[in-house]
Amino acid sequence: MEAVLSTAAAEHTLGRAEADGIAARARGLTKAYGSGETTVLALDSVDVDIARGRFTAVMGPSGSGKSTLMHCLAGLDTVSAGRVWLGDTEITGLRERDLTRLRRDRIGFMFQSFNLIPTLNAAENITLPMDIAGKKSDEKWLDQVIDTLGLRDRLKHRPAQLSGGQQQRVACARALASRPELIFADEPTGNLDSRAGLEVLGFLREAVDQLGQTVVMVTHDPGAAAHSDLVLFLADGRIVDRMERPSADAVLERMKRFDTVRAAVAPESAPTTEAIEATDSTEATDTDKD
Ligand SMILES: Nc1ncnc2c1ncn2[C@@H]1O[C@H](COP(=O)(O)OP(=O)(O)OP(=O)(O)O)[C@@H](O)[C@H]1O
Repeated sequence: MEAVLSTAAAEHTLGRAEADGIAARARGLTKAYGSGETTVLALDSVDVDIARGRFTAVMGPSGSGKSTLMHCLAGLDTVSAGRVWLGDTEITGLRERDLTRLRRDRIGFMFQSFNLIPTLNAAENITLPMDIAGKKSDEKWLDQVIDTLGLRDRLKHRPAQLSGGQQQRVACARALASRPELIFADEPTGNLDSRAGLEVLGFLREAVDQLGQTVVMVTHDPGAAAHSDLVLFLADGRIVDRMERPSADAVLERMKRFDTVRAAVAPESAPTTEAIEATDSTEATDTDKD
């Protein structure tokens, strides 16, 4: 089952069969920062399903809510209203201790800054989260991850002895090591040159295609988004469009329309959803291309 926008299906009870195809789900997900006149509505009643075994990219103008959506889906941030599930576990309302355990056991994270420990070698960095959790690694799986990522001959190197691309591959392996249900990647290519960035995207793609992982990636880069199966476009805290089998050109064209709206509405301020809707008759519809 694919990631879908809000539909009547949102009203369905979460059934077992449905849950099997959905790695994460949000209904009416709303996140406000601040209070009173300074309130910022970062997410405005978002409904989304993240399909298991697929690579989903999240794009949108700066401040549209991409990171907030990722943080709320990953249980890193509390929600103001709405509900979020990881698989068939509702995470909204979980106590912090349970959330921490759930994140540790079921989610992998990759951030722009790789957050590798400089005094540990690559192998130790890769297994660190599991070591902290006191979990034994599945050696067969770990071998597969290390070979898929081409890290076999780099395992004894410390981060400073690795290139940026290799460091990001270690971060990727660390995210995959515990075979999490879902991997969140926030601008995973942001600090890399284009070649290293392409490598990392290739590995995320392989993680999905060969290892059956589920990846959600926040990115500003249409070229990076083109490696995904599906792009969700956020604007003003809402998912306003989606694109299956994206190409870099198609994503770039879609992103340009946000700029056009922004310029037309108010040169110095963010676009409103109403403005986007007014100029975008295909709003919230598929822009599938063949
Ligand atoms: N901790 C916070 N306190 C107050 N406002 C916040 C906080 N975090 C995010 N926001 C606001 O929420 C909105 C969405 O922010 P978010 O970081 O999710 O956007 P984004 O699409 O990831 O942006 P960017 O592409 O610039 O990283 C923005 O207006 C932002 O200023």
